[in-house]
Amino acid sequence: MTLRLDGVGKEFAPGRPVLADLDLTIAPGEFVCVVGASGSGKSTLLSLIAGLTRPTTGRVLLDGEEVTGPGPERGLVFQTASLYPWRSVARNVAFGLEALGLPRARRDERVGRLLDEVGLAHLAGALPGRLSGGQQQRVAIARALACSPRVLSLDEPFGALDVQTKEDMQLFVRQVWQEEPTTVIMVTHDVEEAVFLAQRVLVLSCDPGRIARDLAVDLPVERTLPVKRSPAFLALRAEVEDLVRAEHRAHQARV
Ligand SMILES: Nc1ncnc2c1ncn2[C@@H]1O[C@H](COP(=O)(O)OP(=O)(O)OP(=O)(O)O)[C@@H](O)[C@H]1O
Repeated sequence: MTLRLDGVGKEFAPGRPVLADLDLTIAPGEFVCVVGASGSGKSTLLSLIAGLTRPTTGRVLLDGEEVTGPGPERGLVFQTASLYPWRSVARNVAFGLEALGLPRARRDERVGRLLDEVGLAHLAGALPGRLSGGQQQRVAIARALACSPRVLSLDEPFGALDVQTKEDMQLFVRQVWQEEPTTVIMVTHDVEEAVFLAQRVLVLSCDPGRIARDLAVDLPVERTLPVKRSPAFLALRAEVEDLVRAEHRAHQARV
């Protein structure tokens, strides 16, 4: 599914654009990370793609069809897992499939496969309160994947996790992306994470948010942790960090 933003701008208050002039095409199955200073409009961009808010100008298009609201072909995961505390892990993952009216047997089969994929089959009957933060995010990702979204948006999904769990989750999300036929668009503050995960990194400028740079990540498809120490990785990471810093300073100078 091709995602296209065509001259997209967003204002929450008249005359105060948060995002402006976004022209962007994301091909089916791409993994794109979005970085930028706080307040540059990264979460707003994901809300527009998810159809939770409408652009003030321009259009968001999926395979040429205008996005006018949320849809099962677009999954969204936030920084905190927001699981239903009274539903078991399996029933959290099943939520969207129940809403779609999928027959019980097919639902159970899909939920079982996803729980295997995220390594949580042994906790299928547990309530979310018993799970660690990383496990809860795995459930949230499995829940978002349940309806086979063609676009999966992740908003700082590992921002609240400790460093070790975060690295495990980075490897996990790359693996999920390689196994599931979905485009991934992920917002993160962590430039190292963005360069490690993505095929393409978008750097947003501030006030209003525009695409300041669109960088291809030319690293091996198999991203193991030692990649983070390779010269190519370190050079790209430094380049993106410099861009984010420059955009932040330019913004500070204007206010
Ligand atoms: N629903 C809303 N109503 C009014 N203003 C909003 C709304 N959502 C976001 N904004 C404003 O839009 C701007 C961009 O917010 P957004 O959360 O998209 O930025 P961000 O880059 O994701 O920030 P952060 O990195 O701090 O999470 C901010 O000034 C914010 O206050």
